Order: sequence, then structure tokens, then C-alpha cells
Amino acid sequence: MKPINVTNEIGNLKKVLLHRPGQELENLMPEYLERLLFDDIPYLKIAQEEHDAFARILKDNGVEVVYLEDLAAESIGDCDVKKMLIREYLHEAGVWNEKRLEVLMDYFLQFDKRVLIDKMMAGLRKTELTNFTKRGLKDYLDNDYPFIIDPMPNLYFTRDPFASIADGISLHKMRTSTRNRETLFTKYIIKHHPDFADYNIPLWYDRDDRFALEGGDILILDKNTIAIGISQRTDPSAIEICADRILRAENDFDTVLAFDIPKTRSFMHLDTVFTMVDRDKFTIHPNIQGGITVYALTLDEGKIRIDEENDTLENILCKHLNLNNVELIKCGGNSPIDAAREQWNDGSNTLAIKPGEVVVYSRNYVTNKILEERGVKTHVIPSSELSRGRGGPRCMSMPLVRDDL
Ligand SMILES: NC(=O)NCCC[C@H](N)C(=O)O
Repeated sequence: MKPINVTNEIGNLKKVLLHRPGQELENLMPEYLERLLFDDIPYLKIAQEEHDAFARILKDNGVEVVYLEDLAAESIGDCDVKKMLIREYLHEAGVWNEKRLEVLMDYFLQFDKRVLIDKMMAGLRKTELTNFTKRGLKDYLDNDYPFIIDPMPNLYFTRDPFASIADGISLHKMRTSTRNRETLFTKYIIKHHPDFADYNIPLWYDRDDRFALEGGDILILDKNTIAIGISQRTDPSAIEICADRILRAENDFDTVLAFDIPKTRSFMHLDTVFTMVDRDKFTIHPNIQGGITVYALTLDEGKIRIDEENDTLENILCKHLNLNNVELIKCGGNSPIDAAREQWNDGSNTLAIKPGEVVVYSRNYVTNKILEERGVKTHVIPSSELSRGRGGPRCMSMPLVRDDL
């Protein structure tokens, strides 16, 4: 079996990548929430219990669950790789002072692989380093800043740093430096992990590419069609570059639909406002139904051709997915109050585990009831704490293998 195979959004989910939230959440402080892209501080113990319930539901439904932290640790086959990873991690965390680098290399090298990965993810408090002394000018200026290395609290949103597409991945350049560091783990996994390294996995985008692209914006609507959001997190030029590479490769994809969505935090990624739940059913944020523009990117005589689609979202989806009818299921139904509240908690962000079966957050009960009434089976997970990071079940998962449809 190829290590990556994803040609749709809703086929039987076979293997998925998660990250169990860890100490990185305990390093969140009110002062720095905005920069770290959080709106509140989850209670770690309960967040872990909720996350375990998520993983349990997936496993009970035949999905193999693998964890980012395990794969990253298993990628460190020898001491050279370990050193390379730590060095790159430190550089990307903004450490450049030679003396500080040396001390931190020694600090991280003392740990076994799995503990090392947890430590890297958690970040480093000044109090954890015995004899922390001021080295660079920055240390004098940041006197009150409690971290030597920032935590990576968004890691449990495995949807974003890379996306599985056909037998390859797009490895992302993230919009913000806090999230860009996350993609380093994927880089090492595909290069060094025994389950991935031998496959020469195609890269449709790379973290060294110039423009921002995030996985929450990428939805594989069917084996021919990929949707990518032009959003607060994803640049149009990144979509063109990625589309060009995918459309030229040997696979069935022939169209990339670029959805121009509002560039605001509440619309963050395309999957914040639009997910696929069945062959012809989608959840949506009520506000996108009327007013979004979609551009169809195809290859025409070896060059990317762009067509602006001037039609309703329903008609655009019917046309490209060869369907007679599609159902758009509004988050929160017809009540603007329920819609706003449940949208805040990712009511439109569902993870399909097979056609017409999705994982959803318990707190979005209005939307969940509507889904059930429309014939969609919901697997409900607890959601008091996980939702505080502003992502739902789709954001918290990256499919590695799905059945083709
Ligand atoms: N695909 C997604 O919408 N992921 C959710 C990411 C939430 C995270 N706190 C962020 O702002 O990046």
C-alpha cells in the first residue's frame, strides 16, 4: 500500500494523522494568545480526554490512527538526523547567537527521540534552562519574556501544515511564523521515516516555495477536482503554482477551483466555512452561499487557464462534480444566532469517515440535528476544550489513506 493515497474528501477513511495535544498548551499565556493564534486557553487534561475520544471513534470505525509525535520520533534514525533536526528547529525558532545555539543543541541532544519531540513541541521556558544567562541584545530587551523558544500550540490541527493529494503531498509555507515551524516535522517524516522515505513522495508544494498555502484551504471534491480557498491564509499565487504541478502530473485531476472567500479570522480557511459530507451534500457557513467567486484553473495547451465562474455555488458544484443536484446544509440552520454561535465553534467543520458519515463536535447540536435530518450520520465527540483552539474535527486530522470512490 502506498503511504499516501487521497483522491477524494469522503471515501472510507483508512489511515489518519493526529496530534494528541501536549505540554505546548500549558505554555499558552493571555498576553501572547493572538500571536499564537488562540482565542482562549484550553484545559489540557480535558482536551486530551476529548482528543482520545476523537481517536477512539475513528479506531472503532476501522481507521488506523497514527500520531505526528510518533512518526516524527521514528524519523530520527541516527544521530546525524537528530542533530540536523534540532539545528533547523533552533534556527526557525529564531535562535542565532552561536553560544546560545551551542547550549541549546546540548540541551536538546540529551533527550531520547520521543521525549525530544515532545520538548520541541512544548517550547522552552527560560526557567527550564539551568544557568540561563543573557547572551544577545534580544535577551536584554525581552527581559520579561518567559520563553527561550515559543510553544507550538496549533500542532493538534494536523490539517494545515501539509495536505495529502493523490499519492503526494503539498508541504506548506504557512502564513504565520508560529505555524511555519510545524511543517519541519513533516519534512523530516517524508524524508527519513521508514514508511515514507523509500517512496519518493511527490511534492506539489514545498515549504521553501514563496507564497502562503495552508491545508485547511484544500478540499479534494472528487478524483478530478480540487477546491482551494483564496483566504486569509492562502495566496492566489500559491494556488497557481500548486495547481500547475498537480495538473501536469500523472493522475486524474483536471481542475482546481479557487474559492475567493473573505480574508477574516472567522473565515480563516475554506474548511472553516465549507466541508463535504456526502457525494452531493456540503455544510456551509450561511454567509458564503450568496457571495463568493470561484475561478476554475485547468491546463490548456500546457499553460494554466483561468475561467471565472459566474453562477451560484450550487450550480458551480453541480457542473464540476457532474451532479444533478447538491444540498448545501447551513451551519445553525435559519437562525442567525445559532449560526454565529456554532460557526464560532466550527459547526461547518466536519470530518467525513465515509460517504454520509461525519465526525462532529457535540456543542454544535443545532447543526448536528440538521445533518441527521438530512440523512447524514454523525459521530459526536466532546468539545469543551478542543474547540478553544478554533478548529473542528476536519482541522484536527490529516487523512493519509482513503479508499478511492
Ligand atoms: N483548518 C483549520 O481551520 N484549522 C484550524 C486552525 C486553528 C488555529 N488556531 C489557527 O489559527 O491556525
